[in-house]
Amino acid sequence: MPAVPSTLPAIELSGVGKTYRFHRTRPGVRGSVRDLFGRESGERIAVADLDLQIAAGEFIGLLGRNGAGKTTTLKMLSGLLRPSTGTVRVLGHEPYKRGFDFLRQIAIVLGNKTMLWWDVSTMANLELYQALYDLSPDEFGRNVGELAELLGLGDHLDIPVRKLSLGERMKCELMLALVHRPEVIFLDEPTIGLDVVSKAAIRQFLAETCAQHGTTIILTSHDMDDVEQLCPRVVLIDGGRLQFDGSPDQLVRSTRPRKRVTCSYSGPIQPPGTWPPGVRPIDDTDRQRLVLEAEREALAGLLALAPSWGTLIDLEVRDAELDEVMQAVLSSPQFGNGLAAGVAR
Ligand SMILES: Nc1ncnc2c1ncn2[C@@H]1O[C@H](COP(=O)(O)OP(=O)(O)OP(=O)(O)O)[C@@H](O)[C@H]1O
Repeated sequence: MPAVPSTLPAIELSGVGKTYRFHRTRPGVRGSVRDLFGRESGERIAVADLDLQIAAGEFIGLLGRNGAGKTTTLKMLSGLLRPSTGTVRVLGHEPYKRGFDFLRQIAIVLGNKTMLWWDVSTMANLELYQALYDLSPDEFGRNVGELAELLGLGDHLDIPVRKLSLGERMKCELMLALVHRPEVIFLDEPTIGLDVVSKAAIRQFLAETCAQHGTTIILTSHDMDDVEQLCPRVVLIDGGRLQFDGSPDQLVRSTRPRKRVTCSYSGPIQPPGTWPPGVRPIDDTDRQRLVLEAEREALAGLLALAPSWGTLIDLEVRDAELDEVMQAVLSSPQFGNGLAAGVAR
């Protein structure tokens, strides 16, 4: 897990909103002709009234369903977009001004877009960034050496980027983004499409980067394993509005307070005709295993009864998975109206 963060605020958003203005296109040939003489315009509120404070060294998971406003938020934080309302401050800078001092201290990695130049090697790409960021040969050599070792990339730096596998390319992408040792990193789906081994390597690298260098990291991901393993704090947005801000555990308990109990038996099971109050079966079709959901107050009674249903050989009690919680949260009709407001900061 990442190091304990310092208390210095690295990122502050207050009353931040972003409204996109766009032109609608009419369908068909007649529509295209009419468009020549005047197009209808539309507006979409992607982010609204977002307040957030993030301390230096924090590792934050920015969650939400498709179209919730995560990428728009990252783009405002990295200066790619100017907010329509409110103020964004990152390390004391207003990102949209794109000052060199600011750009020198941040990095953004978009999992579905490449920053690497395909026809040359990663090393050639890195040398370009060395010139761009004005890194001394010593600093460049040290950073490249460290990153290559952490990412296990030693053999791949001289191969043209287009010949790398997806996982290797993503590691090179990270190396390029981090070669100037930024203080703040914005990651948009960095493990998208990767196999389990590459995902694990990238997660370990990110955790070590945050821990060793005190880097502030904001991660968006639809992979709840990324979030569970890396982020002590999650921020959930929907319709561009803040819905929850707290730890993954708080999110799990606020939405799925029941415990999941799995009882394994060495032989046939004889479950009761009626389940005790506060207990319901999730899966009782297996001949040697029962999966139950129990309210916390019903847990002690359930654990006392479980041995009477067969020869009990194993018992597991746990909270719901974050994945399961996110599914429940995102499909809930209340979501978007402050579902988890009780634990929102
Ligand atoms: N350039 C644009 N013009 C108009 N609308 C846009 C533009 N970019 C994004 N949007 C809209 O703004 C909303 C938020 O988009 P955004 O990309 O921030 O969502 P997201 O949470 O990153 O989604 P995903 O998880 O699918 O990447 C969406 O409704 C999207 O259609």
